[in-house]
Amino acid sequence: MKLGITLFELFSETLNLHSNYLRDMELGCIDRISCAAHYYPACPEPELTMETIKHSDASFLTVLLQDHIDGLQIFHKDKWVNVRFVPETLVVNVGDLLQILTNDRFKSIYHRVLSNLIGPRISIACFFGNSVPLASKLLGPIK
Ligand SMILES: O=C(O)CCC(=O)C(=O)O
Ligand SMILES: [Fe+2]
Repeated sequence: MKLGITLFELFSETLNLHSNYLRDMELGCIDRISCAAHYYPACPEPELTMETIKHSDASFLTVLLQDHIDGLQIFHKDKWVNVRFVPETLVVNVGDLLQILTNDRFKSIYHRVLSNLIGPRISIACFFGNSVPLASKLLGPIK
């Protein structure tokens, strides 16, 4: 949660807004967190297997802890690019809601996970904000 607060402060400042701006919008960026723990078993024939479905995250931000087994890819400039494991780091993804709020200044990128011969691969995704409490709110770009 502390990391999320810091990230939202940094994103606000990057937008030339007060550091508490995103937090104070009361959209649930900080206090509505959900986590998904993923377990991808080793696959004896990855070339015959489909990857996870390509998607963008429906959150404001996603913080991802991945292990040393490669597999995560982002779609960048019409190509799939590997997100290599770097020890003691976290991957931060912009989600759809932050893209909407920032009028596409920050992009919610498509990503997927490939099957691997070696494994298992384990990752933990922490989603900041979700769309449920927003159902009754109209969300649009910050003025
Ligand atoms: O396992 C990963 O590296 C990515 C998981 C993911 O994209 C998600 O949970 O939305
Ligand atoms: Fe994702």
